Amino acid sequence: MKPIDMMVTDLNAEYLGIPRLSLMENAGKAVAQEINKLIDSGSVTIFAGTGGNGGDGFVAARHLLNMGFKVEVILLAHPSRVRSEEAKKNWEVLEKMKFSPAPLELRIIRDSSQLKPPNTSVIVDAILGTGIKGRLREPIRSAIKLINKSKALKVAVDIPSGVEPETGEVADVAVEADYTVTFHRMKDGLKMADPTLTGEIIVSDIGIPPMCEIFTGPGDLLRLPKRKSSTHKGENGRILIIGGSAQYSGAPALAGLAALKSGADLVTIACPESAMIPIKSYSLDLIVKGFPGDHINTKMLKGMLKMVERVDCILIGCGGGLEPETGDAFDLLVQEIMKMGKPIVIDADGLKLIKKDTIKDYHNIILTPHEGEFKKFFSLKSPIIIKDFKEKVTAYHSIANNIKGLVLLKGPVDMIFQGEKVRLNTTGTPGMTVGGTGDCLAGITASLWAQGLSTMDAAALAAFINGRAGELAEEEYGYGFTASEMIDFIPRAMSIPSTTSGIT
Ligand SMILES: NC(=O)C1=CN([C@@H]2O[C@H](COP(=O)(O)OP(=O)(O)OC[C@H]3O[C@@H](n4cnc5c(N)ncnc54)[C@H](O)[C@@H]3O)[C@@H](O)[C@H]2O)[C@@H](O)CC1
Ligand SMILES: [K+]
Repeated sequence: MKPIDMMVTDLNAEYLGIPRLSLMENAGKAVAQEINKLIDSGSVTIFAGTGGNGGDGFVAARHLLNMGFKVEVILLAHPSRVRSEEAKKNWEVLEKMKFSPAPLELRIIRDSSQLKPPNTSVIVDAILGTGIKGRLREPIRSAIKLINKSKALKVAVDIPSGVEPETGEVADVAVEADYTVTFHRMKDGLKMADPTLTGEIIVSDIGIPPMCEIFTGPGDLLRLPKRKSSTHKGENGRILIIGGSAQYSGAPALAGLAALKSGADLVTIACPESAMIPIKSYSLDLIVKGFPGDHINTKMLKGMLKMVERVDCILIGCGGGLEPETGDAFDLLVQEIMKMGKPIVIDADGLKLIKKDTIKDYHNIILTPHEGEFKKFFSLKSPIIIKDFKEKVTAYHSIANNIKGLVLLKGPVDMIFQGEKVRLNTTGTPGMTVGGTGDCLAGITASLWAQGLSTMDAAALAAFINGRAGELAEEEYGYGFTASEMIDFIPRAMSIPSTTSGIT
């Protein structure tokens, strides 16, 4: 796991209803229990930082006291600097416990001159964990050097302080631990770090159910690209939508608008002339290029492929209609685009006209079928009627694995399959059966993918955002909301909730 994955999971655990304080309690207790396995009595000195890592140390202190250890907690900052709410709570408990007969010492170190070589059996490094940023500041830097000089047994909380959580590198100095107790899942940085720093790595469960990594939640919004202030037009995703026909001009427009609302910089629509005026009239923000004809056909190929070169992601299908000529055109387009290695999203009529064999070996593709399109695309004979949800996920997962690309199967619970990976999304409302919500999802998917998210993150987050936008639209308009009204709620559906607020 990368730190971002841990933050996403952590926030989704909170969304599920598991308070961060419980995670911290389980983490601190796990550290105490590991220490108790190593020695059964003696003194423990806990060096604590001001974030969640320090908070784990405060919790460990409490459990170690209960296990009969003599405990000294050295906070390497003034208590007012303790950032994390949960850590602050646990520090305050220790402050109240000062008056108890328990052998507990609390010391506050403001600068390194106050540091003394610890005389103790075990040192706990609860200074920095996944929240480390930039060069080590004092007194943390000196504390780390002091810890490394000691002969005591050293146990690092989550990650040895000074080790970069993602890469395992050490910019300056780092704690040389005998053991590292990390939480929930192994961290990439730990695996790559120098073993003389991590010592033996112990992965402790802290009560986060695996479903927090499977079901999408607001935590996934943390993966949205951060806008660089120096960014300029076109850098944040350029999308080409190939679709539309004489009778369907709304679908590509909805997909295009949803793509813009979810952050894409430039959206161009390539459509038959018959759809060009209506689409242009929907919105000034969509660039529309019309090709002669009522529906997409192979004569348009050359011109459309020129447009493909200039974009980051191509969405094919919206409102294309089902003319055989359109099927030929889509199939040839996809073959050419695959040669260019560009990401392709196939939705709606594209799923009805493009054959599975054409795209089955291409990784860089996302299909966004509903159940009917899924069954047709994978030419399933008998309708699959499975009552048990888990069995249904397993069955559909194995069918989706007939192609190398990602399948986002829309439904009351969206199922997202990519290789052995499965994500599930429960946002959305029955009101979203209104026409056009699928076009919005396809537009958001192409937009997030074009903005640099991974294939899986783009699809999972698009499903989450589209469903949230539907929920918000329903709150505002009731069941009768339309897809174009839903689009206006996309930005709000993308706002990242603050972690402590707890997400409704
Ligand atoms: N994510 C989770 O699911 C859980 C995380 N927990 C703990 O929370 C930790 C992450 O907590 P935080 O995000 O608060 O971050 P950390 O506790 O790792 O460190 C952040 C604190 O250290 C300070 N700091 C950062 N870089 C510094 C530097 N270079 N020099 C000096 N001070 C520096 C910051 O001011 C901040 O107060 C994890 O490592 C883990 O120990 C646990 O409570 C269990 C649950
Ligand atoms: K640490």
